[in-house]
Amino acid sequence: MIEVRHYSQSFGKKQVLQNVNFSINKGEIAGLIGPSGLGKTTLIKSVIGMQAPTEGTLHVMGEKQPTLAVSKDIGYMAQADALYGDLTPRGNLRYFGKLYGLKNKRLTERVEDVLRFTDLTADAGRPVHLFSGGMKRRLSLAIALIHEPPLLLLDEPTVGIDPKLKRAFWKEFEQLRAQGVTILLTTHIMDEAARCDRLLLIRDGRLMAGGTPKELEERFGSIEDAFMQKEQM
Ligand SMILES: Nc1ncnc2c1ncn2[C@@H]1O[C@H](COP(=O)(O)OP(=O)(O)OP(=O)(O)O)[C@@H](O)[C@H]1O
Repeated sequence: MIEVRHYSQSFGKKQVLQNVNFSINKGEIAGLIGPSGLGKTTLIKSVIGMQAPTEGTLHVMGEKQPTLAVSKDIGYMAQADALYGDLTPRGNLRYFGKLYGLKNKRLTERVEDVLRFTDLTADAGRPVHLFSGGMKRRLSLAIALIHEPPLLLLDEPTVGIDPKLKRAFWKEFEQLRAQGVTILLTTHIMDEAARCDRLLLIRDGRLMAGGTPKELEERFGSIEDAFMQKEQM
């Protein structure tokens, strides 16, 4: 689903990531973990094709990024909610759905499906600027799902939401995985990292370790210890 080879990314003279290599299989939930500001969002943006790598290659579903060929197959939930506050959730969803080429009955069906999926049906008629932070996160997830993409890229999807909603999100992620959807997410939350099929640990501009949560626990003692490790393996 995703194949990253010898990927490096610099901004001007600043090198953010260096020689990163990994691949992610269909139907996996992969978690990108690592300290703040060290390149997780940068890597996600390159996978989406929002920026070309300085070096190396990123292939998504066999297509070399950046390309428009796979943009409709990716659902992206950014760290900051990008929503139209004056519109209702239905208005937002219809707008983004149309951007992805949905129309008529299919568009209406998908809007109602994702509203149900994210438990927003009851609030679907209120303007979004009246929403709580958690409701906005739910709507952002609904937008990422509107076109039924086989690949979801979620940048800190559960930041700022309560434990109940976090649990509901994870139920949704696992349901999507069961349907064959691939998910790459970033997280700072250890119990969330533990629920991923595979973890990619970014440290000091490099992919320091990759493996199942169990493998990282065996190697470092715990996922938290893996996160704290200073030595490059
Ligand atoms: N377009 C850009 N131009 C210049 N610098 C950038 C650009 N995008 C990211 N950076 C820099 O790259 C570094 C990595 O940022 P990035 O947002 O990828 O980190 P992150 O690991 O996702 O952080 P967090 O966990 O806090 O979200 C930061 O120093 C950031 O300032």
